[in-house]
Amino acid sequence: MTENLQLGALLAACHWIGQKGWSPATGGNMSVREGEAHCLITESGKDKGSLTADDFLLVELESGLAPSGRRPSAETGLHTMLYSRYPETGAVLHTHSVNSTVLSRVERSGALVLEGYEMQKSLSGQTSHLDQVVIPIFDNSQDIPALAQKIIASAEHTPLQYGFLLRGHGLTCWGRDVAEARRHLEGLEFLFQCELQRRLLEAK
Ligand SMILES: CSC[C@@H](O)[C@@H](O)C(=O)COP(=O)(O)O
Ligand SMILES: [Zn+2]
Repeated sequence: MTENLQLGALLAACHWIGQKGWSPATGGNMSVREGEAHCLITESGKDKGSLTADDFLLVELESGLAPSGRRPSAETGLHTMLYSRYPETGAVLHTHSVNSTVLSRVERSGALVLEGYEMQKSLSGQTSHLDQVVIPIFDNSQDIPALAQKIIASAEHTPLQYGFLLRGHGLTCWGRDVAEARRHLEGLEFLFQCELQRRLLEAK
C-alpha cells in the first residue's frame, strides 16, 4: 500500500482536537478515505489526542473489518456508511465536545437549525447568514448498524450536509479532505457554542 498523503494532516487534526478538549478520555474517532474500497480509521479505545500513525487501521468499507485483525473504532459503521454512500467524502471526524453533547439534548426535535450567523459561511457552499443550515440530530444508540440505517433513511428527505449530531453523544462531520473536515468541525463547534449561549441568555 502506498502512503496515504492525508494521514499526516489527519494526525495533526487529531492532536488539535485533543488540545481543544473535544475528545476527552478515549472519546471520538477519526478516519480518512483510502481509495474506493477502504478507509484508515482509529483503533478502538485509544486516546485520540496522542495518536501516532500506527493507531490507524485499514478497514474495508464493505465489511467494516480490519484485515490486520485489530479492533477498529466501535463507530466504524458510521464512517463506512459515509464513505460508501458519498464518494466525495474524503475524511470523517467524530468528536465529543461539551457543546455538541449538551445542545443535542437541549434541542428536542430531529434537527438543529442554525441561522443568522456569519460563521455559517465557514461551511462549504454557504454564502449568507440569512440561509438555514440544518444539522440532523439522531437519538443515540449502541446499535451502530441500526443507527446507520436510520441516518440513511433520514437522508432521503433531509440531505446530509457537513455533519450530524448524536443526542447526548457528539458530532460526526466530514469533508472532501482533512482540511475541509477540520474547517467544518471548527465552524460547527463555534456555531454550537453561539447557539447554546444564545439559548441560555434568551431563556425566560
Ligand atoms: C469514551 S467511550 C466513547 C465510545 O463509546 C465512542 O462513542 C467513541 O467515540 C470512541 O470509541 P472508539 O471505539 O474508541 O472509536
Ligand atoms: Zn463517540
